[in-house]
This record gives sequence, C-alpha cells and structure tokens, in this order.
Amino acid sequence: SELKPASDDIQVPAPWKVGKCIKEYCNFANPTMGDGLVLISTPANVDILNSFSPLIKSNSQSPPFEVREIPGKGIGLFANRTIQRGEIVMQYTPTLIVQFGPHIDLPSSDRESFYQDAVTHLPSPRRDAFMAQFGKDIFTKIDRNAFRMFINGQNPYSGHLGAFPEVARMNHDCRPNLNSRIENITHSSIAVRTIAVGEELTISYIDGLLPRQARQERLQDWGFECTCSLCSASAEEVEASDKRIQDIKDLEEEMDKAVGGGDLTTEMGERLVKLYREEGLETYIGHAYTKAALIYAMFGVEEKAKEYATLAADAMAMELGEEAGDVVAMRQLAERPEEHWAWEIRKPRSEEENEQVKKEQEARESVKDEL
Ligand SMILES: C[S@@+](CC[C@H](N)C(=O)[O-])C[C@H]1O[C@@H](n2cnc3c(N)ncnc32)[C@H](O)[C@@H]1O
Repeated sequence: SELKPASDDIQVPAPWKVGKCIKEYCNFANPTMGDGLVLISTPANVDILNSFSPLIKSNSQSPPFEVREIPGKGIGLFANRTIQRGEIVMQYTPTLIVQFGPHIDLPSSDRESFYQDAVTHLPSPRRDAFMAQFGKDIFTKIDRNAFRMFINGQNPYSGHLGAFPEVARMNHDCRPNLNSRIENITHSSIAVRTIAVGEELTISYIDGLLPRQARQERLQDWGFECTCSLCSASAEEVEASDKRIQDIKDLEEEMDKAVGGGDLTTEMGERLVKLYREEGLETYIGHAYTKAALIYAMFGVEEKAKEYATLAADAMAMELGEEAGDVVAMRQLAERPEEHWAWEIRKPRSEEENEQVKKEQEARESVKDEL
C-alpha cells in the first residue's frame, strides 16, 4: 500500500478538501469546523462529522489556568483562580482525528508520510499547536496525547483517536480534580471538586479504581512512571489507599449479592460513599451515590433515596452529561421515587403483613402435606 492522490469518486461537500489517500483511508480537511481540523478516515465518517455542526465552540479566552513547567513532568496546567465544582474548565474541538484502523494497521513508514500530509492541510495556528505536543514524531504525538472517541455511537468503524493539543497539556493524576467527556466531537473538562489557585489541573488517563501496582502497570503503556501525589506518597499511605480500594471492591460485591436476596442494609450504601470520599474518588463517586440511593429506595426511605439520587445525578452529569440514561434515571428517582422499579421492593413488612405471609405459607404447606 502506498500514498496516492484521492480518486475522482471521492467527493466531499465544500469546504471539505481531500488530501492524500492510502487503502480506504483519506485525509479530509475542514478549516471551518471547530478551529479547523483534519480527519483521517473513510468518507462515510465525513458525513457523520457534518451532521454534528454547529459544534460547541472552544473557549480559549481568559481561561482559569496557565501553563507552567514542572521538573520531571514537562509542562502542566495550573489554576489561576479558584475553580468551583461542576465548572467547565475548558472545552475544545479536535485538531486531528484518526480512525483506529490506519493508526494501528498501517506500516510505520507509510503511516508517518500519510500523517505528514494530513497536518499540511491544517490552518497554521492549529498545525503549530498540534506539533507543539510532546512526542518525537506525529505517530507518537497522537499515541501519547490523543483521546479515544466514537463518532457514531459505539459502532466499531467509528472508533477514532482525537488530538486536542490544549487538553493534552494536562498531566495524569490517580486522584484527578477534573473529569473529561466528549460530546459529538467536543471535549469538555469539568471540575469534580473545588480547585484552589495554584493547584495543578489533572485528569486520569486510566481506571483509577485499582491498587498502585496495577495503576503503574497500566501507565507503563503510556510510557511513564507515575509520580502523582498518591503514587509518591509514603508506604503507609499507599498501603491504606490500596486497602480502601480492596474494601470498596469487596463491599460492592457483597452488595450485588445481597440485592439478589441476601442481607442488604442501608448502612452498606453509607459505608460505600464514605470509602469513596476517604479515597478521594470524586471522579467516580456518582456510582457510590447511585448504589446508596437505590438501597434507600428499596427500603422505602424516601428522604434519603431522594437526597442520594440528586447527589448521584449531579455527580454523573459532570461525567456523562444531563442526557445520559443513568443521570435521567436518578433525576426520576429523586422526583418520583414511588414510580422507580426499586421502590419498596425490600421494605420491611408490618406485624400484620408478616402474619398474613405466614398464614399463606402454612396454607401452602398443608396443601403439600395433603398431596
Ligand atoms: C499528555 S502528555 C501531558 C503533558 C506533558 N507534561 C507535556 O509536557 O506535554 C503525557 C506525558 O506527560 C508526562 N506525565 C503525565 N502525567 C504524569 C505523571 N502523573 N507522572 C509523571 N509523568 C507524567 C509523561 O511524560 C507523559 O507521557
């Protein structure tokens, strides 16, 4: 396979332009979409991107952060004012999008010249921003900085990597202060807790609900040893954190079993929320609030079910957006608990009801005896 000009049957609507192609993939450039971007993909995905416009615009004016050098970590972003929980700290459209296929499958020499053609089609400020990313060549710049995104639901052919050069300046932290989400192709970073002036803005590159050793192994794939405050804490602190993570896993397993008919208590939900808080897992706490809300609903404890459902919806909306199914379900539980599937399914019965259930049981047994 070799790089070649696009054949005449590849047509895209203006202002899209087609660059070079290789196999079924081409470079498609659009200087007016977002801040200007290039898509390295198949023509069908150009149509999907077109259906997304107008896009949420990048908010590059007076951001609440500044860029600084950090010894041993390259550059990073730091808050230049207090940032409130739930605030959208930055929002950007991608500069380059590449389908998983060409990034993974093409021979490296063809791939690099294909990528070089792609960046020549970017408006020069975007090209400069892209090239300023860490990494020795274009492949590495994409590999070490881009975000996975699906531009057509979870359809496998829609799996792409999106390069957001401004977002890529953020370092990883195992207990980050920002959550990120991609809607259509716009990337948003949202504060999951209050961030003080001077604090570094961080996201997590991996699943943080893992013990230190497992997190370090995952980050090796990213090519670095993590020096975040949790990973470089004292041995005792790391041990306490690992134990809490194990406790969370054990408790969640116990709760899942108990929901199926075992010993479920509202205290389990409270304990789970407490563990997430103590471990600083703000980015995931929506899941703990959801479990607590459901248990309270099952026992028919209205006030607590509503309170935790609201906390769950607020937390998960930061991660998934207001329209996400889990968020909608928790808003409904908070508003009309009695309509929720979980409502009172585990409510303790009154003496009278217990008496009734016992009588029915005895009646069934006597029928069995007669048979
Ligand atoms: C997406 S970039 C982040 C910005 C980067 N600091 C820069 O100068 O462009 C990822 C790279 O930053 C560094 N990095 C990010 N998080 C780190 C962490 N927690 N500990 C050590 N290095 C980190 C690693 O070199 C990693 O490969």
